[in-house]
Amino acid sequence: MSSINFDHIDRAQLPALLRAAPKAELHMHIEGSLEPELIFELARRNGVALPYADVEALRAAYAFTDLQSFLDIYYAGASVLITEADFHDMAWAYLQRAAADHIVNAEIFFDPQTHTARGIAMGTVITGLHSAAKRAEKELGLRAVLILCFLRHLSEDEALATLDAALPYRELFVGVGLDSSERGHPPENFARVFAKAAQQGLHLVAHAGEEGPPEYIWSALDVLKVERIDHGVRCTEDPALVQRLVELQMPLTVCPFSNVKLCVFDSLPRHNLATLLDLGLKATVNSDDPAYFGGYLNQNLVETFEALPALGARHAYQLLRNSLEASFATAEQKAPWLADLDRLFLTASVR
Ligand code: HPA
Ligand SMILES: [Zn+2]
Repeated sequence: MSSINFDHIDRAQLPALLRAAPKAELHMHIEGSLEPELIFELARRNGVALPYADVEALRAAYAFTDLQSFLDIYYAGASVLITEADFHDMAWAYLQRAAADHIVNAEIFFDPQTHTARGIAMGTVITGLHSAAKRAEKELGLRAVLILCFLRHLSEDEALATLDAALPYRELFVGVGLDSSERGHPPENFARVFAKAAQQGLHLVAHAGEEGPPEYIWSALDVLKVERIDHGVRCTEDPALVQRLVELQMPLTVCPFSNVKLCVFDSLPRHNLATLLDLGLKATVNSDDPAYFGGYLNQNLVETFEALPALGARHAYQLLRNSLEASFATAEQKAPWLADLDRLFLTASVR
């Protein structure tokens, strides 16, 4: 195949290319895809009282100053999820939007402790989410898998109990992650539970370097032995860490809208995505909590490119390619996606 001539692709072509390209979403919390309309519908269905009068009042509360101010509302929103059907409906709504964004592979985070703490059974959570993932594979033709996240503001013993409770459903999820309040809760606190997950053949990822310091990225790598870093944008404060991440070609699942909404960066034009790519880091773009942060994956991509003039066709291709390569799909699954991506960019570069 002749090679893609990136200089022949105009910036004006990028929004359409970014939208149409096959892509993977690797950092999206399913509870963060719960739109206010669905929160109210599930609250009605389950007789759950909400401290907001209506959808508009709830949406008006989505003004965050940092990660914690978001998490407080995010955990409250998840309280409407009770039955297996609720978990299915939430995931199915996301997966239909994902397919519309040409996501061919979705690796979906879920927070079981948010639900088991309210008396919901682990099996209800996992089975409901998994049935939506299977339905998406059949009806939408996209690969969807689950990653179980431990809440880092809780203890490692609670994480170990959560993993034990999930092991009867081992075949229904592919990995474990670490999320919730980052500062003061370093990755090394979870060394034992990550080692136990690794023994089960589970993939390992962790949030690090979102609000927390570069040291948390080092310990996610060296202690937890993760395969991807979620966020990781603060790595640029430590040149030795950048060098290590580049050498490893360690994927960073960057979430631009999230970073702006949670005040990690003042605005989209100040985001460091272009710097990360130009340093040779294997960055990807993701939506994190799309119902709360103002948009799904394609909107994150298109608006980030609009905001950052330093990003061009080569960056667009690299980000999309990185997302497919960094996924936990098999080489056989990735091959046709990568071929489709190449074909799309090649066609756009011919003139
Ligand atoms: O961006 C996040 N960071 C940490 N925990 C989370 N849980 C949902 N989204 C996030
Ligand atoms: Zn996240």
